[in-house]
Parts: sequence; structure tokens; C-alpha cells
Amino acid sequence: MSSPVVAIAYHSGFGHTAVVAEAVRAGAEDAGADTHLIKVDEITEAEWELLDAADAIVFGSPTYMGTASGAFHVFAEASSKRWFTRAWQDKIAAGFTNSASKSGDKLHTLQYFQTLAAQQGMHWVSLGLLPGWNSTEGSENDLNRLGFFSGAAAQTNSDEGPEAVHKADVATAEHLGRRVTETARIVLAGRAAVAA
Ligand SMILES: Cc1cc2nc3c(=O)[nH]c(=O)nc-3n(C[C@H](O)[C@H](O)[C@H](O)COP(=O)(O)O)c2cc1C
Repeated sequence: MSSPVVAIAYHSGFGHTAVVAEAVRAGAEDAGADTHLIKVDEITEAEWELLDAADAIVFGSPTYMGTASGAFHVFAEASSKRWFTRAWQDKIAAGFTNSASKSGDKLHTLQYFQTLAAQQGMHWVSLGLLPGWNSTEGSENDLNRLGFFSGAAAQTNSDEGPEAVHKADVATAEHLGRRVTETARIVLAGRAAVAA
């Protein structure tokens, strides 16, 4: 069976969220996916077609003013063309975000991605990790140290550059990439079995 194709459609204003996107890609490739990393603010027609052909699309954006960035919203609005044709119907979807505060209202960005995925008729994949860093035994180096369920969340200090994206958040994003790939593989195998 061919490898699942996982596309990561993301925006990053200053490079921090790009590090998280790379981590999702690394995790997906580690699990055997073919991947496409697509910057939604520079998206070409050929890249839209890569999204249409992908088995899974992972949405990513920094959290700006409590939601996805303006550039991501422009992309989401443009995806209404796919909404009309149901081009993304039944694809796998997942999401990640990064912001300066530990919370910073990141949950709202992930929920926005879930709504976008639902409007497109996609199947949302959660993070699938228990929360870390929430007991006396825990530490900031735990996987899912920020305690999200809907997707992968990262926090980067507002006065530091992309190199400061927390290693635990990078590992959490890699986990999401692997999980999306494994889920896509199961769905592809299931469809093939049903069609046989
Ligand atoms: C316009 C703007 C709005 C922001 N709003 C939030 C916010 O709501 N919550 C938060 O925690 N950080 C907020 N931040 C901080 C960014 O999320 C943070 O710097 C992030 O690392 C930027 O990622 P990027 O380099 O990929 O753009 C905001 C930054 C900008 C520029």
C-alpha cells in the first residue's frame, strides 16, 4: 500500500510556528508519510492541488489576538472553493498552534481549525496524549506540557527567536505528525478493504 500523503498548511509571521510545522513534518515522515509543507500566505495553484490530493491536512498558525492569524484566515476563506466542490470531504485533519503565553487563548485557534475541518467534511484527529506537567512528578519537559487535547500547542517567549521554541513542544508536534500518519494509514487500509 502506498504511503499516506500528509500536507501541513501553515502560516508563521516570524518563524516560530514554522519550527512547529517542521516538527509535525518530521513526525509524519518518521511514521512513513510523504509530506508537503505549504506556507498558506504564499500558496500557489499547484500547492492547492497538493492539498486536494493529500490524505491528511494539518492546519497550523500562530495564535494572534486569540485566534489564527489573519493570513491563515485568508487561506481558510479561499478554501471555500473546496467547500463548494467537497474536495476535502473525508480527508483526515489535525492542527497545531504556537503563541507567547502559556495559554494565550490557543484553545480558540485549535477550535477554529476544528470548525474549518468540520465545514470541509474532514475527520479531526486529536493529539491523543495525556496532559504533562500537571503533577508533582511532572516537568516542563513533559510531552504535551501545556495540556491540550484538541491538537499540538507550543509556547515561545515573546522576546526570543524561533530557536527558542521549547523542545517538549517540538516533540509534541512530532507526535501529532506520527499520529496523523498512523490514522491516515488505518483509514486508507479500511477504505481499500471496504472497496475489495
Ligand atoms: C498581532 C499579534 C497578536 C498576538 N496575539 C497573541 C495572543 O493572542 N496570545 C498569545 O499568547 N500570543 C500572541 N502573540 C504572540 C505570538 O503568538 C508569538 O510571538 C508567536 O511565537 C509568533 O509566532 P510566529 O513567529 O510563527 O508568527 C501575538 C503576536 C502578534 C504579532
